[in-house]
Amino acid sequence: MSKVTVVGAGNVGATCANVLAFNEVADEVVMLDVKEGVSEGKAMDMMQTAQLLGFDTTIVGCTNDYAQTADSDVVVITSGIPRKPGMTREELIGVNAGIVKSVAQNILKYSPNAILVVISNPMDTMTYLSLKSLGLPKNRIIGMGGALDSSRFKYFLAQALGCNANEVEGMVIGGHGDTTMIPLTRFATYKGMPVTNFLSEEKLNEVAAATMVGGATLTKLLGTSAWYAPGAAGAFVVESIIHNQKKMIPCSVFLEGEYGESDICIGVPVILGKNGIEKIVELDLNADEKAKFAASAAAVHKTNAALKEVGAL
Ligand SMILES: NC(=O)c1ccc[n+]([C@@H]2O[C@H](COP(=O)([O-])OP(=O)(O)OC[C@H]3O[C@@H](n4cnc5c(N)ncnc54)[C@H](O)[C@@H]3O)[C@@H](O)[C@H]2O)c1
Ligand SMILES: O=C(O)C[C@H](O)C(=O)O
Repeated sequence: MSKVTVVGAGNVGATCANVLAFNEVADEVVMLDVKEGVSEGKAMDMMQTAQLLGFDTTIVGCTNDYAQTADSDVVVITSGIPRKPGMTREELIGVNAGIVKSVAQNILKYSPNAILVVISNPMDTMTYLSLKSLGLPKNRIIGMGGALDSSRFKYFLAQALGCNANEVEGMVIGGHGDTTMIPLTRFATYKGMPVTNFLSEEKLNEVAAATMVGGATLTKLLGTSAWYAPGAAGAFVVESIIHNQKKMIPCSVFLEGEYGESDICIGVPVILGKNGIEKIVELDLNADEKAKFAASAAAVHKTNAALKEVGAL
């Protein structure tokens, strides 16, 4: 019997719960939100699609009742405010740090063995805050950003190549920020061959730039940040854990010397299985990629420092 809780039944949380149920990733999915009745209503609405879509997962909604989340195997944290057009993710720290910290503490009371997947922004800093304030082993705190950014990278590569995104492989590491993401063009492939064989340097730079501001572009179009791909990316990460798939997915994880960094959560490729982070994969970065990673980490450290200013750490 596997159980996943999604905290925050807003755009991202509800989409994530919906994908988890549709793909039957867990036997039970609990949605929790502070807004009276919203989780219950969304859960009922989703359950009324079970016969139409043919899934057997049970979806439960509750208003701030942590007892219902008890003994979850994985908990996804999406609670908090999203950005509006023109804002950076980092500007959300003042509101979201308090929400994420209190949610994570409540979750742990009822699910002491859960693996946490943090989605709320600024995600690398919220992941770091969860790790520092809960004191859990580092394999159990995972920030979701790289799965989404990599999916966007593959989308933009596929657009440029004129192919299906499923024929493309690619990874984005570094921070989950407009200027901190590092799309690894050198490692990206199309039908198993380097994309550099097919696309000019100029085109690849355009793809990387579009990927980095992928979230901002959607925020401008939608008036709030995106949710379909973020929710699906959250579910993708959860599935690798719950089904012990051992997929390699870039996630924000606590580094202790890997990639030359420490005391930081930032995106690097990891193997995800039933223990959460089973392994951090160290890529052989070239000098340019190493410099980009160091600059990205410096920016994330700076945002983490603001946790003290807002009284969260
Ligand atoms: N890491 C990523 O890749 C990624 C992708 C998309 C969105 N996000 C972030 O995810 C967060 C959610 O985005 P969204 O579009 O779903 O926003 P949303 O406003 O649609 O939903 C957020 C939900 O959180 C709930 N909430 C607030 N405080 C809570 C609390 N203390 N306990 C439980 N629930 C609470 C709200 O009531 C709301 O329903 C934002 O911070 C956004 O920036 C991150
Ligand atoms: O762009 C945002 O603020 C939300 C999220 O981080 C995203 O990348 O879609």
